Amino acid sequence: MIEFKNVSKTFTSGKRKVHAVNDVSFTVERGDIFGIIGFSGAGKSTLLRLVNMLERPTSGAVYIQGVDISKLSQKDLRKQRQNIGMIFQNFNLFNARTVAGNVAYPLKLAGTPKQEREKRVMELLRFVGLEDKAKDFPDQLSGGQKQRVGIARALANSPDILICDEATSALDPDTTADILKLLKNVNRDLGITILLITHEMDVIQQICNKVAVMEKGEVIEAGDVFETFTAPKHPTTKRFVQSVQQDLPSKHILEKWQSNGGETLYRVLFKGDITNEPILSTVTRKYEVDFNIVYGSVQELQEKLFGNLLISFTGDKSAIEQVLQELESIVDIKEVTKDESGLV
Ligand SMILES: Nc1ncnc2c1ncn2[C@@H]1O[C@H](COP(=O)(O)OP(=O)(O)OP(=O)(O)O)[C@@H](O)[C@H]1O
Repeated sequence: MIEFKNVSKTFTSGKRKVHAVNDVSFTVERGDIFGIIGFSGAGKSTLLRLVNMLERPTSGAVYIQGVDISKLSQKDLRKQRQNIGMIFQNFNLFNARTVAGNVAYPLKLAGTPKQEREKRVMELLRFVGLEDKAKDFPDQLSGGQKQRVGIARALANSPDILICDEATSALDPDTTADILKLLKNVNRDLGITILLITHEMDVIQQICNKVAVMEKGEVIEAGDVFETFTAPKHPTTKRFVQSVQQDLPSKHILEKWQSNGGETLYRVLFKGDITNEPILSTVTRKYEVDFNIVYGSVQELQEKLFGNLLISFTGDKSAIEQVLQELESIVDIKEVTKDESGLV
């Protein structure tokens, strides 16, 4: 649906060159909610601006539905832009226009007749839950309501793609959750592909099925959200995942554990449906070994379960070895290294 093929964008100011986007290749499939995450300056906004042709690539190409958008005529480009809705962190509403006037604006630009326009505006306001606010002005609305207007406006011309530029960064956590739910409905009920940028892993966790992690203009890791969360590879991806999944207790707790004679700690990762089975108790009972859950969480991700537990074993040394061997064939289990725990 959207394909980035070796895309680079370099800005030159005087003698300085900034490689804002550097040889980026990935594909957003139809129906995806695709999140791009990165710290400030990673190149996320530039990448979005390349999709709606506010910037042109220095090299490489962006294809939308198989068409290299840099090769479009002005007329086709205008048409293509109508096919891409966009929402913004600061909503970008016209304060002098009513809510209905804001939503009607892109329809007016597209030459939609007045009667049809009015019908469509009410349909859109109903969809975003603001049918009673049609005559209000933006400054009479809360942040969440403003973003709902932004979403209604972005959907006015029935686009195939919705681009979200930090759409929830200015909102509180409850309002963020409501807006993300609405975006999920946009994706599921209207079949619209969503490409979003964010610096919050929470947003990726809540609604995306795919993710690309950007750093210094490059995509350092990309793929399925469940896989990325459960087995992040790059250190920056690990940092983002840790920002929403505390996978180790504080050093203070670990030191206490150690000074109380704590045994070796193991990290066990359960993925998918396997959490339904009492694996730990079945295997440890078989070898008469006891286990102790020291720390952990079980989360839902992409409608699958992901358990991340720190456990220790007590019992006969060779029996523990057998338990570990058997568990290794069923789940992902690894000793927590000193590097990881920070303990000496
Ligand atoms: N028009 C421009 N001229 C020169 N440099 C630019 C321009 N636009 C972006 N940059 C630079 O490109 C790099 C990437 O910027 P970009 O805004 O794409 O990052 P970002 O990940 O969206 O960051 P943020 O989350 O802070 O918005 C930065 O170093 C930025 O200063």
